[in-house]
Amino acid sequence: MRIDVVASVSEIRSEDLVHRSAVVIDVFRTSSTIVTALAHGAACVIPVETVPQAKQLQYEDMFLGGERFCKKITGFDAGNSPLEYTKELIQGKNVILTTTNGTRALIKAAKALNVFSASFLNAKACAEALVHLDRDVVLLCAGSQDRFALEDGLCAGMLIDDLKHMTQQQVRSNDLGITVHQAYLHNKDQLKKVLYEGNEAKRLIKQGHALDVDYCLETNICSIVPVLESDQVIRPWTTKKDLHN
Ligand SMILES: O=C(O)[C@H](CS(=O)(=O)O)OP(=O)(O)O
Ligand SMILES: [Mg+2]
Repeated sequence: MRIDVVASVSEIRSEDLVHRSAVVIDVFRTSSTIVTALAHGAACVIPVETVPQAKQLQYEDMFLGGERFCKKITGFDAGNSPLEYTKELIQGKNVILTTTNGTRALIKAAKALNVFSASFLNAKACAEALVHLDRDVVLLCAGSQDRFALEDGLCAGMLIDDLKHMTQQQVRSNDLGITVHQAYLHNKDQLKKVLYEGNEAKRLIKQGHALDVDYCLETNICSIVPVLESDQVIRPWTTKKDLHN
């Protein structure tokens, strides 16, 4: 099994996606928000690139979520804090989401055979889905403002480690994959401490989102694997869904 890692949204190339499963990793905070929304009963999450697109898509009781410059967009129901996506607010709702990095990465990844959304919250469940599909994988770190982000890289390293333990096959990676895996192994016993040192964690804390940082760095508390389906809508993946591919 081949598992390559891409450092940021701007480095995603179509040829890296062909015949592969893609996993978009945006620990802070889009991937964590999507999995939390679905775990709390949202019917689906629709990732869109721009604010006007989000407003145009909204009708009836759809839930509008997203951020620009880390802040909730005026007129939206919620920002990009996973903690805002409570059962009470979103159960049964279709969530439209637009964020600076994460939703852009998901839209760019859509050429892959399957597109999953992963964070520390659901890493193991995501690795299980990838093993089940048994395809080569590309792990797309969303990063921040087109730059690599530590938390996405270490989450990719964790996924590679899980996959190495779960699959019977030999796992091969590109140089970035080898690097993040080694970095994960080196830091796995003090993951939260190391990740608090990252630029994005510091930036979010400075903006008043310390609770989000803490929550997004919890590992494997959720078994939902969000998948971007052919209608460009994200729903929970089940083993039945790969029959359509
Ligand atoms: O909401 C987030 O945490 C970030 C905001 S920012 O781009 O880092 O300012 O968005 P995301 O798309 O989840 O990286
Ligand atoms: Mg991010």
